[in-house]
Amino acid sequence: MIIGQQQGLKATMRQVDLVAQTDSTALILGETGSGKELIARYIHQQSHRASRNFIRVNCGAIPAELIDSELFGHEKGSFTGAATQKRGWFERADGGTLFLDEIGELSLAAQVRLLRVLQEGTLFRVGGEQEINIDVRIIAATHRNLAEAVTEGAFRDDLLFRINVFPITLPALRHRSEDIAALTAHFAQKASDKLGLPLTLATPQQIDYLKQYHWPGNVRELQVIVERAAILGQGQYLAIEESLILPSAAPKALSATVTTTSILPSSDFPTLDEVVKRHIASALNHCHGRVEGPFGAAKLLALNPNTLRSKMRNYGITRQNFSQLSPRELAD
Ligand SMILES: Nc1ncnc2c1ncn2[C@@H]1O[C@H](COP(=O)(O)OP(=O)(O)OP(=O)(O)O)[C@@H](O)[C@H]1O
Repeated sequence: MIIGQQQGLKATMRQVDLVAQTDSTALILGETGSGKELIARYIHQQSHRASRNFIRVNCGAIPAELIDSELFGHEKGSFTGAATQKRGWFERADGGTLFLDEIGELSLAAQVRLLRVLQEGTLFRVGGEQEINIDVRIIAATHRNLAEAVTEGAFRDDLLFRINVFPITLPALRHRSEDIAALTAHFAQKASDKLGLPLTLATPQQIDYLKQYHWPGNVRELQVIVERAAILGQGQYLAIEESLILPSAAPKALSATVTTTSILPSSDFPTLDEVVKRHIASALNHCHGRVEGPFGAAKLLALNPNTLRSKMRNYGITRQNFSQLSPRELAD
């Protein structure tokens, strides 16, 4: 079930529904945990291929020496270790959908092989002599910026052209905080079913609180936090509180300070002002430009928000430089 179809994902779902009706290649872009696989499965389920296989391949997890065999399959005895005949991804997905997750992680050699199959629509198993036709719909996903990867030489531009027919960008959870209440209720229900605990809902205060966090792990992180909160609350309440989210946050800001100050030779020793400025910048960076609230830099630095703002003015620091928040959120 996809939560947010009528809210934060409304515009995205319009594109998803359009592409689902066709047989076009789709490329799903979005941060980790934002729901790329969920959307890929939905596209498959809505398509005329729904009754056939949906095969997910994690492109980042395939050793280079196995790529041919994984893609094309192999015949028995075609290489040491090929004890039986094996069908590759394309054959297993035949008639259905092949979901190439984290396509940005494929090695360049693997990209060449993949492109060839996509272009030719046929393949030979490793060690095989029979040409096999394949009928597969491709959905690819990545959290990487593929255009940048092309510039860096890490991704082939011809493969990007091939898969970039219909790009769909999933917004990060911090940019669709209107979905947080429904997602929290959904995951609370799931946690109660899974753990056999009575269902407990989040209070409006807890939802407000969750809306202020920047969710680097997106929907997956929310799911984990709600499940943990259900266990800690023992089915009587959801134990959503600061300590659930912040412990991993605070040490990062601290360690950043330690590494910037500890190893400098004395002639390069930073002035106190420089250290303070860097420390404020590091806190703002960590809090995605947010100054106030439970996930704001002021809280992290144990300062009054107005004091922090005044220090930022003095040091010429603006929060926009650190923000991945939308202009609407920045105005908060
Ligand atoms: N809109 C949503 N409604 C309900 N559940 C969601 C939604 N988005 C994501 N989820 C859930 O969050 C978890 C993470 O989603 P998913 O695996 O699809 O993300 P992803 O972007 O593919 O992650 P990764 O980048 O790590 O591969 C899954 O359990 C998924 O079911």
